Amino acid sequence: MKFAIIGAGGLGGYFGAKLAAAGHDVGFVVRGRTLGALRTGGLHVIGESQIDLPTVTATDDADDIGPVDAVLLTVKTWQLPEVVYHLDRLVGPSTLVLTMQNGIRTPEQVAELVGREHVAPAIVRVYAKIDRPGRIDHMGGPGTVTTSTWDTTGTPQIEAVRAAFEASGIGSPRVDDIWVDLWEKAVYMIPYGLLGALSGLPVGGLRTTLRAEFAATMAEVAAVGRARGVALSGDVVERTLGFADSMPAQATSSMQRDLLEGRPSELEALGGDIVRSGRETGVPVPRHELLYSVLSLWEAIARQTPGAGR
Ligand SMILES: NC(=O)C1=CN([C@@H]2O[C@H](COP(=O)(O)OP(=O)(O)OC[C@H]3O[C@@H](n4cnc5c(N)ncnc54)[C@H](OP(=O)(O)O)[C@@H]3O)[C@@H](O)[C@H]2O)C=CC1
Ligand SMILES: CC(C)(CO)C(=O)C(=O)O
Repeated sequence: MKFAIIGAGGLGGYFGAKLAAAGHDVGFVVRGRTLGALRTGGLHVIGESQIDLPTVTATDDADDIGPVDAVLLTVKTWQLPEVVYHLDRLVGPSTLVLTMQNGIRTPEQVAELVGREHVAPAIVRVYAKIDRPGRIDHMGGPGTVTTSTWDTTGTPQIEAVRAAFEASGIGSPRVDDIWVDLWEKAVYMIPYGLLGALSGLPVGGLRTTLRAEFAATMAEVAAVGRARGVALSGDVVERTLGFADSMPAQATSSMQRDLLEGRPSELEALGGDIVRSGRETGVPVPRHELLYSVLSLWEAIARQTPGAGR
């Protein structure tokens, strides 16, 4: 299949490398130092996976790639407005755009740009980060991507993407309702990012020292999801805690790392959207209100003193 990967960071570099190593036609849309690194040294994955691709196709202009079967959209949520030009050039009549970001609104945001018929919400469970441009550290996790059409039916295109993933060593289990899966991930990721950033604790600390708070914060996300009509199961918090229990104790989330290291973060798309969604649906989310306001203050301070972190 022909894939375009927008961004070659933790997610784009890892999944793009897996697909390219399996022989798919993969073009990376990147910029700056990443473009130079991919063109001169290729793409490499270290850590739990070892992949060395001495040459890869990389460009900073999606016009060089043209319409593809599937786009893996792997920039951060706040970087989405910057890639509209590329999406326009990569999306043809039957292209799927996999929205791989954390966040409850990304599929809607991308649908406003390309139309719902092209959006395949994609839920990703992996730990990966940039070691340096062109070199991705795969730290672990299940390494899966679930995806489907907007109305959660399977189409031949979706099945082809899932088959390409599976054949490349990327688990892509079929799910009954992609929106349930998206919110289940949110129940995990949002409290993990927010509480992890505030406390500085990796998942091992959140699930022990802060277990009750972790669970209560998860319950707020689940309540908002249900109020939005998502059929989350009654035991979602218990199961999510069980999943957290199975993760490596030292693992941190991408938003937590960004906030702690003073980089722009996805606080708005995670904490901010739960607070706004809570207000819209009338669901009280006091923990998110507090976490979001404190962390917003940090971000504002970090913006004034770049690199200051916490
Ligand atoms: N990392 C993880 O383990 C997981 C991440 N996620 C989600 O995936 C998304 C991506 O996260 P992650 O991979 O960690 O982020 P990274 O910051 O590692 O990667 C994003 C990449 O996108 C590139 N990029 C941004 N804007 C452009 C542009 N206009 N043109 C070309 N390239 C661009 C960035 O390049 P540059 O350096 O030039 O800015 C960067 O390399 C987030 O929403 C995150 O929440 C979900 C599950 C797991
Ligand atoms: C928590 C985790 C690793 C789960 O895949 C994630 O989504 C992230 O770090 O952004």
